[in-house]
Amino acid sequence: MSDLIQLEKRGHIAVLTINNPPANTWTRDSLVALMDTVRELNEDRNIFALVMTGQGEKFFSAGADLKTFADGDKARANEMGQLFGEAFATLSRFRGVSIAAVNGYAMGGGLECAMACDIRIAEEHAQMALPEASVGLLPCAGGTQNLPWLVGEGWAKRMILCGERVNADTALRIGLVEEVVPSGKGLEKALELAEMACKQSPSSTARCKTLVMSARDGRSHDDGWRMERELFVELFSTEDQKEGVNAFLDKRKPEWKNR
Ligand SMILES: C/C=C/C(=O)SCCNC(=O)CCNC(=O)[C@H](O)C(C)(C)COP(=O)(O)OP(=O)(O)OC[C@H]1O[C@@H](n2cnc3c(N)ncnc32)[C@H](O)[C@@H]1OP(=O)(O)O
Repeated sequence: MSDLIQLEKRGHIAVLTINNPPANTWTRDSLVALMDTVRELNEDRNIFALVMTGQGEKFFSAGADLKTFADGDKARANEMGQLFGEAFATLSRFRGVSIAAVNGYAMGGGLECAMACDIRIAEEHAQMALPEASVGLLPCAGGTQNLPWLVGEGWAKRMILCGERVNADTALRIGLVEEVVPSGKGLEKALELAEMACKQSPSSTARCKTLVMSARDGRSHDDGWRMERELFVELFSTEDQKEGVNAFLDKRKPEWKNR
């Protein structure tokens, strides 16, 4: 598999590192590598969580490699737009829990990647922006959809229409990240949270994630509650449901099977 996305498995956690120096930009090959890696992880019953980070200390990811768009080729724009959408949709639908350790600049497609994860931890030197309009482009990897959902329309418009770049503290204040940690500690914190997630039943968290994400789809209140009940009952055909309840009653730690 390509080295553009490095994969390291630590117990039930997969650490994915965007590895395209100097700025960890996204190219056709790195997007395909991300997609392939997440699909492979979806098949691995031993993986319950993933952490995304960037190689080095300066860049989580500076977004799309702008060299790709220099010649104004519309067919390539179409191909890249589709790939960006497909890759980050695949990431956002990862079966387990995903956490971005934003360890530096997360710009454009870099921030869109972090927003495709369930939880974001930022190192204190991190900076985040959707600066596509400043280079004559627009966000095409979920940015215009996910950012307003996370931070509200006002801040989303400040960042998308005015190109405002936010530091880690502002990102925390507006709800773009969930925690700020000292520089160099992002991966450690993300792994700590991932370990917590791995103590939950993966059969439960997968369904909970589907439910939480479905709330974005403009579903009616009644439909959302009905879906909760359906997935609750569906859990009773999993081994993890029986293991979880019986482990509690037996006063022992559950051993999740992810099925
Ligand atoms: C669907 C998705 C769309 C998109 O994502 S569009 C792209 C959106 N991203 C951007 O517009 C960010 C562009 N990059 C920057 O603005 C700056 O970088 C930073 C503010 C993030 C950092 O600035 P500084 O500290 O001065 O670093 P540096 O010298 O600019 O970057 C180091 C090397 O990395 C290259 N680089 C950075 N970002 C990109 C990029 N997005 N595409 C291609 N190359 C990039 C630079 O050119 C340079 O290279 P060299 O050392 O050869 O001069």
